[in-house]
Amino acid sequence: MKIIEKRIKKLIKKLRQWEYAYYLKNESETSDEEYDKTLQELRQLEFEYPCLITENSPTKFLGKILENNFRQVYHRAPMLSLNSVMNKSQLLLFNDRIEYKLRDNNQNKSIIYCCELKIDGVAISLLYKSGKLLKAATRGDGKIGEDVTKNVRVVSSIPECLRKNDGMQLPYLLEIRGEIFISKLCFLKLNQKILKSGNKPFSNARNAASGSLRQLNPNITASRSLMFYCYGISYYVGADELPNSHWDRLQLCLKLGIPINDHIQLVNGVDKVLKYYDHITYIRSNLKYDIDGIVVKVDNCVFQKKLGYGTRAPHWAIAYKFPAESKLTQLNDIIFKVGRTGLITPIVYIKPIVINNVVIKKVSMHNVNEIRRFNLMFGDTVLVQRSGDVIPKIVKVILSKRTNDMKVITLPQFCPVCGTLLITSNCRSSVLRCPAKLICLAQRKSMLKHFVSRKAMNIHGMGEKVINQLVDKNLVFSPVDFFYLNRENLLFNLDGYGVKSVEKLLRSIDLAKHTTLANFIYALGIPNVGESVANSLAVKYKTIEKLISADFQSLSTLQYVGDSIAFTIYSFFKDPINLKNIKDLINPDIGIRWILNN
Ligand SMILES: NC(=O)c1ccc[n+]([C@@H]2O[C@H](COP(=O)([O-])OP(=O)(O)OC[C@H]3O[C@@H](n4cnc5c(N)ncnc54)[C@H](O)[C@@H]3O)[C@@H](O)[C@H]2O)c1
Ligand SMILES: [Zn+2]
Repeated sequence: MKIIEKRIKKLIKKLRQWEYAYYLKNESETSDEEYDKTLQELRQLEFEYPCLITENSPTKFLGKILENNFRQVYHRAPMLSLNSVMNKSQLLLFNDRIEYKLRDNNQNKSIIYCCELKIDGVAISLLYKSGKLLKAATRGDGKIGEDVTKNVRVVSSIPECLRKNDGMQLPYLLEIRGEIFISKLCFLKLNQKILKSGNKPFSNARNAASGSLRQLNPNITASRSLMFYCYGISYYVGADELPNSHWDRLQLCLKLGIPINDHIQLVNGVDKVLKYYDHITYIRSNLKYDIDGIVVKVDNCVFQKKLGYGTRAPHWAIAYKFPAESKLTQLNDIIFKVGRTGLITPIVYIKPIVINNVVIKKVSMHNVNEIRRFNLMFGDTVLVQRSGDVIPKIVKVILSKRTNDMKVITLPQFCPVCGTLLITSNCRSSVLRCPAKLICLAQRKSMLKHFVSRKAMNIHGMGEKVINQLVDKNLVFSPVDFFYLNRENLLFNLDGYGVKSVEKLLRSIDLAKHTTLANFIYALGIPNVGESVANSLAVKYKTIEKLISADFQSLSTLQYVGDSIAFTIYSFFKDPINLKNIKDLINPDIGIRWILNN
């Protein structure tokens, strides 16, 4: 049970971290596919071990993801997410469940569904009082959102005032829900502009829409050409009664001047839903905006009420998501990069393609074995996949497109950075490595980057650019050198650094001396030792000295550690260069102050 509990804790931690980046910083730290898979694993474990469900599990609630930059708004009705299915049989199951639950109300007839596009943007709640836009809020954690009224007022397709129709009273209060998004073209232009200014582009249209909406300066929002479609009414107080059909309610919104998407369709029965899905798949690439699936909603609002809501999503609607998108292109060139542990990773340059609105020019591979597996050749036609995803990969080579004059890609014999003869690791996978360790500039820089990274020694502000300069100017050769940096050598050697920024950097170097043994072990960059192994090592051995003298037998009995990792750890602490590095770091002159593991 302890192991399951630990696993659940780990999954929750991961999901929360990704949600934080995704919803607050508009960045994807992982692919949507991996996020969904992780959530699914958690759901499964909670299903099998209900006693381990915690109140704030991501399967139940969206994480608290509010920033202080905006005022908070309590939602009258919770703003939920959607459950999703990925294939036809899962959709049929959803329909079976609905038919079963409504069997008494619907006399076993097929269900009428309202089918909509799932536009890839951000959800917004708009409150109109006596026909005037009063408040706009983001979803936030579902109960409390952020007040983005000022920013929403500059989105031209959102009406400031509702349209009055003959014989129709404007509702006293009307709260609608919809999606704010950015067109494919505007997204491309925005990213080009961001790239030109030297900043990091948005990884997809959704992040771009969210980032543009949640600006502190509404003028920036105005410049981003955001668009809006309404997909539902969540609260209503008015003289006339609301119709009982979701579709009719949307038509009412349209009459009031609120934009509704043209592709919404009312269909009878699940077979028609499948037809709608096929049709949308067909026209998807011609749409001016990005969609990641369709949304299927039970149309009858009394039925909706009967089906009810979960804490995370309604039971009467489902998102039917598209599979990962892939495209054919041509392999133009290949380079070999050297990683932190000397591992050679191929970067394949392809004829640029656009997938899910992102231009892809290169694809990295895990190691040289992928080249062997595909027997890749220059000029090959390859299938590249990117699933709403940040990291594209080659999934297939189209052998029928091979011609006789194509040249095989040969693997390098020498390190492309330091020229050392490469070795083939003798473990199962026979990958290529540069054995030169710190002599190899590529490995030295990556090792140092790893040493200062957040989960390692956590030296704030010591980014890639700074490290490159410090290494190139021979100020830092091994990790301990960070702690000997002083005001003068930083001021003279770092481009664009003034007294203040140098002081700040020195402060964070000093702060980093406060560390846990687990972080320190992780920082050493022992091959295959990630956070969890580092943690178990710290818990078992308590001091670095005891870890250094641990024998193979004792190492191999540790949690997460099999014989091969145990051997790597054991050998790491037998290497004189590694031992010297550690000895230098724990020298009292440096002043590492151990804090207890968390
Ligand atoms: N890559 C990452 O790190 C990461 C992190 C968190 C979430 N995600 C992704 O985001 C998804 C979860 O995000 P989510 O909770 O916003 O769910 P979601 O995007 O899967 O679905 C819910 C949202 O769909 C939108 N929507 C679009 N059209 C709609 C329509 N016609 N009717 C109703 N809603 C409509 C609404 O904004 C609603 O909030 C995950 O499945 C994952 O793929 C990725
Ligand atoms: Zn090398």
